[in-house]
Amino acid sequence: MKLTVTKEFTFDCAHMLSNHDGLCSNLHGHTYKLEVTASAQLIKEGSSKGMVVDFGDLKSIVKETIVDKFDHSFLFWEEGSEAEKEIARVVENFGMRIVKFKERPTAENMAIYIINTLNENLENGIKIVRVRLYETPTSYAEVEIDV
Ligand SMILES: Nc1nc2c(c(=O)[nH]1)N=C([C@H](O)[C@H](O)COP(=O)(O)OP(=O)(O)OP(=O)(O)O)CN2
Ligand SMILES: [Zn+2]
Repeated sequence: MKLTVTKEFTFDCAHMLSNHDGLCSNLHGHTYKLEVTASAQLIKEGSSKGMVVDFGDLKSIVKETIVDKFDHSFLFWEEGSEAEKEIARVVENFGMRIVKFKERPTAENMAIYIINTLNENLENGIKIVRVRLYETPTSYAEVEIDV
């Protein structure tokens, strides 16, 4: 039997897809919807007895490592176009939020980063087994790992 719990989050980001053959090469933003699914053995004792992970604890870790980092920032690719890097410099020089990303900030790459980062920061046998990231109400990327 595999038990999972899922919690939803939202955050807002500006990004651009350098060299995209379409509108997404322009600076634009999304309200991302993030679904995070955790799996573990049921906790046997204490205040979280009978839970895979307390929704409150899951919320804290996702907020600290992902949402608070990305929210209201310009997420830019460190190897993107000169325009992308120059926009990031200007945004930073004006004291506004940027996040430097090693990969092109597609929904797929963001989902991979999110599941890896969360799993590096979790203890007690809890694993994030699925991340689904909506860029728009009709478009999402999903990454799953086997436990
Ligand atoms: N596989 C991917 N395709 C695209 C990505 C992505 O991350 N992965 N990103 C974009 C753009 O950043 C942007 O999200 C546009 O997405 P799209 O769904 O095409 O947006 P629309 O506003 O046209 O959505 P509708 O709901 O269809 O109006 C592009 N592609
Ligand atoms: Zn986009």
